[in-house]
Amino acid sequence: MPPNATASTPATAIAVDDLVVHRGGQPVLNSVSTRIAAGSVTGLLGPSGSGKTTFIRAIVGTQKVRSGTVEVLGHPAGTKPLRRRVAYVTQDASIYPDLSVKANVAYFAALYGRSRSEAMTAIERVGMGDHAHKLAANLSGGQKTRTSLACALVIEPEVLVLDEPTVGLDPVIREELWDQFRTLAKQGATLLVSSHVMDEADRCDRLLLLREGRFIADDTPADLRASTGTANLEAAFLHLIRELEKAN
Ligand SMILES: Nc1ncnc2c1ncn2[C@@H]1O[C@H](COP(=O)(O)OP(=O)(O)OP(=O)(O)O)[C@@H](O)[C@H]1O
Repeated sequence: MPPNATASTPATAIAVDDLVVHRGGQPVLNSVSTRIAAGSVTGLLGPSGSGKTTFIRAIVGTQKVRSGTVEVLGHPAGTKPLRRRVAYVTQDASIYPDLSVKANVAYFAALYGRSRSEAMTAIERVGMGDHAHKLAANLSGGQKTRTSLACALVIEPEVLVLDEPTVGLDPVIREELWDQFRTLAKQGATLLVSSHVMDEADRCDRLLLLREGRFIADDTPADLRASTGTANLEAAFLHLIRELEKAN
């Protein structure tokens, strides 16, 4: 069995049905539904303000929902059985500025019963080995993001949710991180990764395209290109938007 999966890992890792969320009195998610398979990488794509972070918050259980259901690994989102099984890397790196990279990750490791050597392994995996002794306050934006990611990786979550993890990273590191995501999925973890960079979409098994609080596509990259008759995913997204505008 893959290291990240357990006997209780269901084939559908995340099930969302008719989810409605309002924020600031306005509808942000309008009855969205989807199934996310265990051991896969799903890309959550959409323009700024389309509701990606809100959807992610509903998955990790930090978002008040108006109606509908969100189940993760067979449990309602955000409930106790999921506490050690789901990790969330937010857009703003959530690390302690007055601690070193190593101390930050070791702290998370200790909280989840992992060793210091496992913390170092997670640091190496995100390419931060050479910066392990630096204070988090002195890191670049991308290095902070990678440190945050190491804090999530060290707990070996079954579900890893990442909100725009590659923003501000150079192409080499982005490539390496995507390789990491693919490896984790191969080991059985389920990843939901938001992005507004279309060239990353091809690295996903499945894509959720969000626009104005609705999914306008929930498909594999290949099927999305085929169904829209387009050569790349940016063109596919634009095609779908134009079709919708024509229909309205
Ligand atoms: N705390 C809040 N109160 C009121 N409205 C909010 C709040 N947070 C977000 N919104 C609104 O909800 C909508 C969706 O926001 P969300 O952050 O989910 O979008 P997003 O797709 O993640 O955007 P981005 O790519 O810019 O991060 C936006 O219109 C936003 O203005």
